[in-house]
Amino acid sequence: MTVCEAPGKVYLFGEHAVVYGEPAVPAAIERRATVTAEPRDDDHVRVEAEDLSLDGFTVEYAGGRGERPDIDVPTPLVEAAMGYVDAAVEQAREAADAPDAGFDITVQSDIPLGAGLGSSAAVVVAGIDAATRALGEPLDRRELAERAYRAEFEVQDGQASRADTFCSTMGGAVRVAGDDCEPIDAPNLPFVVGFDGGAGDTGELVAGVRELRAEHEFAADTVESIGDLVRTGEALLAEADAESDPEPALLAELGELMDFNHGLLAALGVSARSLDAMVWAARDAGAHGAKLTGAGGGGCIVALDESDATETALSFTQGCEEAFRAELATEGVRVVEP
Ligand SMILES: Nc1ncnc2c1ncn2[C@@H]1O[C@H](COP(=O)(O)OP(=O)(O)O)[C@@H](O)[C@H]1O
Ligand SMILES: C[C@@](O)(CCOP(=O)(O)O)CC(=O)O
Ligand SMILES: [Mg+2]
Repeated sequence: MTVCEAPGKVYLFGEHAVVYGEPAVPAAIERRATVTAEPRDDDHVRVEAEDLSLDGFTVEYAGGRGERPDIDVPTPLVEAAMGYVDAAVEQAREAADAPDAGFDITVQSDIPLGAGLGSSAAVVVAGIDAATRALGEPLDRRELAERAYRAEFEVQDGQASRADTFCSTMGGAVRVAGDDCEPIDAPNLPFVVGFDGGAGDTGELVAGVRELRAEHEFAADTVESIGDLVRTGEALLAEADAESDPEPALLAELGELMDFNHGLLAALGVSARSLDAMVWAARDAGAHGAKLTGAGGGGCIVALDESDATETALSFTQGCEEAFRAELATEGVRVVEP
């Protein structure tokens, strides 16, 4: 039995624009998905994922005791739920050159699903790592990240960047632009997350931005402007001392860029009333800056605040279900049991 765990992430800035080759800077956070893989004697895959719940289904039964009911769960729902685990198993089979390998897989996660904290990437990264190790074919981290990206790309119908999967694999803060992925030195930033209890559909939201960008030059310019602000932010991080606490001036400047980034994402139509409310609650509480994180549509915002004020304000904000401090996960995917 092999157990691996991989972290989720927040975007300091650059989501969505990163899909079109602009740079982005995500940072891994100490919330992890844990995947257990146990090879089987046959080619079946059995998945236990207790965090996944279905919205509803129909059951038909004849009434005879001991008879199995016929449960009708719409295929798209099952596919949406299972897609990432399935794609991770496929990547592991291909990497280990074991097309018929079967597994018992268990997934457990403290990353909310579909909320912009990269639960899908964490599940895929930990899943491929656990399954390839279980087959005795561990991958180096670059190859693991690349295969995890391919899995996300496939499930999201060709609409994914390498940002989430590279960040979850490597840990810490990273910079991703197209296929150029590098870890970066960043000071330990005081991230506070607000979660509205909801989720957004990553594939749909990315497709929406893609359409807008194709239709309007000003939308394409907005995507480019996000890239420009990320380049400004990267330069600030590069000058900062990664070993000591961030200077107030650096936090103020990064916060300003985060605020700007949120405005541009809202212009591209990926914010939501609940996300805007949490962003404003954080700013009113004195956060250096706040923005939605990930695909948007619902889910999480991230703010910068070294004091408790933002977390407290968010916990009293209508529409915020949970507020928490997110520590930087300096270690990416790791083995829990060999
Ligand atoms: N604990 C889990 N168990 C099984 N699948 C999961 C788990 N967490 C996430 N997933 C998969 O990831 C999907 C959510 O990914 P996505 O929409 O990209 O949002 P995000 O990556 O922001 O959390 C879920 O629908 C599910 O398929
Ligand atoms: C919108 C996007 O930039 C980030 C999606 O992040 P998440 O899956 O919502 O955590 C898509 C991508 O980079 O693959
Ligand atoms: Mg995702």
